[in-house]
Amino acid sequence: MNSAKILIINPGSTSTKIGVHLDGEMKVNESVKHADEELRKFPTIWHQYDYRKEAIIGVLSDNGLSVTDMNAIACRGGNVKPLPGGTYRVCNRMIEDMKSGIYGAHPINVGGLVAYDLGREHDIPVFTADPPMTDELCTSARYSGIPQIARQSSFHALNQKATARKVSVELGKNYQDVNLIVVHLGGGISVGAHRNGKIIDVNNALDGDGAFSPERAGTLPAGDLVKLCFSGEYTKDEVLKLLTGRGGLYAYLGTTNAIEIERRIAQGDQKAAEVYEAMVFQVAKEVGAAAAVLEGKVDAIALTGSLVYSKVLLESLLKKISFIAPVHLNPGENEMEALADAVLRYFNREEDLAVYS
Ligand SMILES: Nc1ncnc2c1ncn2[C@@H]1O[C@H](COP(=O)(O)OP(=O)(O)O)[C@@H](O)[C@H]1O
Ligand SMILES: CCCC(=O)OP(=O)(O)O
Repeated sequence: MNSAKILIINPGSTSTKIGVHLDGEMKVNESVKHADEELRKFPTIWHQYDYRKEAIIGVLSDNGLSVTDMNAIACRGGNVKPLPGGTYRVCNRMIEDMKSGIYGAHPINVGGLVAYDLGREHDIPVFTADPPMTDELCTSARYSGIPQIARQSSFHALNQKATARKVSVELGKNYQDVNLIVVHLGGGISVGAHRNGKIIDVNNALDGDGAFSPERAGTLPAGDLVKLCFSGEYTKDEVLKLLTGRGGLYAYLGTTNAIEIERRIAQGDQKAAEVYEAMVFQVAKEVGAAAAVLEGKVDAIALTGSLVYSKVLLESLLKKISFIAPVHLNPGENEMEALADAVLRYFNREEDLAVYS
């Protein structure tokens, strides 16, 4: 269906990406960056509803467009029940699960609600594809170490899948026939082990484990975390914010902005250099772990996300991981195109919708 007019909404932790896919082409693709000072004002992600909505409507109107010009909306997210990958129509049940916070609290839930409300207001169907809870983990990856806690995937599934498919094409192979390590380097960081078209292991990039990231703590020493929780110095919400939103680079350097951190490093800031290098060190360890999960049979490593634009990060990371497999660089993300493609596959009757149950 070449006449599809799709509004694409992709809220990240540090940005809102807005796209408009018209007549088979991405006519608008803008990333509105949100300063740390702006986001800090909101006590919870739900308080960002108007702020994120204004960013979306603002980009549309700057481009002489309005929601009423669209015949579909596609959004990334949100934190819903663990489910198989695929394209879903956003339904009330999904929205209720996003609101519950049981599956995580990330601005994609707010974006999902904005999309859902706009869809209802203007009678436009709303879709999502490969949400963060896309679950293809192998059995061993589900074990945490205690039966009370099962590991679960909560990560950049949409970009991990889209990047993996793109790199498979670059390798001249089918995604189902290759083993890949995909590293998403954004506000959050996920490292996925892709075996024959399935992500059999990945860190919980939202509030679970893995490398620390611009705004997340990643894996913490468990005993020390427990002591901190019971120290009486922090409320539960404060601890959760240390894990997601105010952890990682932000906690050490007071900013999630890698461009600013690179500037400080260039000016001789030793602390900034040390922290930035520590993040790279942790990412490299995750890549090594994924290589072991794939038993050393790795066709390629793909680096994606906006941090791949960072020369300082790239130089150090490549030194540490290039021995494992050829590294393919995919700076930015493929999420906007992937969301548009998912809707078009459905409109063109090439793929059925998956059902959220
Ligand atoms: N050109 C760039 N060079 C270096 N770092 C960048 C660049 N653009 C964005 N970043 C950094 O990438 C991170 C955000 O990545 P992004 O993929 O936009 O994440 P999100 O979608 O989670 O907001 C931030 O630390 C940001 O400062
Ligand atoms: C829940 C995973 C989605 C995510 O972490 O996205 P950002 O890194 O873009 O904030």
